[in-house]
Amino acid sequence: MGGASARVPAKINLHLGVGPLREDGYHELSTVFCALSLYDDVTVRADDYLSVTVTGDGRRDVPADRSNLAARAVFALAEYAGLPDANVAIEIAKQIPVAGGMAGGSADAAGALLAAARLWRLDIEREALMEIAATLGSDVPFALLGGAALGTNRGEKLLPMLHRGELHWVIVVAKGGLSTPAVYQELDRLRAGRGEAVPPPQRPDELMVALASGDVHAVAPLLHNDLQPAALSLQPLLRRTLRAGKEAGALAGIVSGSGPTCVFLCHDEDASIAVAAELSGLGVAKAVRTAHGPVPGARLTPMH
Ligand SMILES: C[C@](O)(CO)[C@H](O)COP(=O)(O)OP(=O)(O)OC[C@H]1O[C@@H](n2ccc(N)nc2=O)[C@H](O)[C@@H]1O
Ligand SMILES: Nc1ncnc2c1ncn2[C@@H]1O[C@H](COP(=O)(O)OP(=O)(O)OP(=O)(O)O)[C@@H](O)[C@H]1O
Repeated sequence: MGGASARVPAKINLHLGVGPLREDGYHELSTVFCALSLYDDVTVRADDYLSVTVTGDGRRDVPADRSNLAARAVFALAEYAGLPDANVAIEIAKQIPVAGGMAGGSADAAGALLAAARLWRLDIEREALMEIAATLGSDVPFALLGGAALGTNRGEKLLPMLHRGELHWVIVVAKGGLSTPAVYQELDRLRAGRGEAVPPPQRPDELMVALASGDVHAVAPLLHNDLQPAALSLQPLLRRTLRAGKEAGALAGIVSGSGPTCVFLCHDEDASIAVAAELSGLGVAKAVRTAHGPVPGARLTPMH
């Protein structure tokens, strides 16, 4: 029986501006997404019933049933295409930390969409795929697009951004995970405590210019995450991680998305390897990795 595979990058948010809580339960965002060279591989094969197998880091924390985001993606695509069933065997090889704020589940959904569309030989337009992606989660469309992009609305509305060169990162995977809704809720709680009106998020023009210039020293001081205080409030030990990264020689460090993964921007690849080696020795994390980005989004690969 046939099959198809896709490889999908993790994301970080170089800027994450969060507006007030909306009536639909989401927050208005102005965010700069950046895809990193840390990948999940998703393979789908025709089968008599649906199954999900997960291998790699954090596999025990990923549901291996219909609630898996990749399975939900396959159902959504089958429904769109009017297929009678979505019976496929899905295999997910994870490198992206689970519940780490790097959109691992979203990556798997994007990979499942691409691979299943190939398996079923669907003649589906990119735009339709992006629309299905947005119904699965706010981060899923960017997993398909990749590169660097400005995200607005709840994060699913994308504008590709100009960028030059590669940025080199150290990724520090925390020992626990954080739930995305819980982190947004914590931000609302902290803001309510301050009693100030929350302004709409601003487009980060300065950062966009810096990315287009490819100057890492211009990008570093502009990294910003409105969710960071909320993630630090829920996991205070992350302060230590952020301090350690700076002391090890990173140009800047932030919590990635809803956390708890922390990412550190370094001068070049050699610097990222040196910072990673130093942080590995401190025992503050479950794992320390290096990666570069922006890299392209989800793409079909030869079968694994
Ligand atoms: C933190 C980020 O990763 C930054 O890119 C995303 O905003 C989260 O995207 P995601 O995990 O794809 O989130 P979704 O599955 O769409 O939403 C999960 C939950 O996160 C919260 N959420 C998400 C996106 C958004 N703009 N505002 C929110 O408040 C809501 O409570 C929502 O119910
Ligand atoms: N394919 C999947 N991979 C990882 N987690 C999944 C998947 N499908 C469902 N989940 C569930 O979603 C939860 C969030 O996992 P995920 O790795 O996507 O978090 P995240 O990277 O913090 O998300 P984001 O950055 O998009 O907010 C997990 O705790 C897991 O139970």
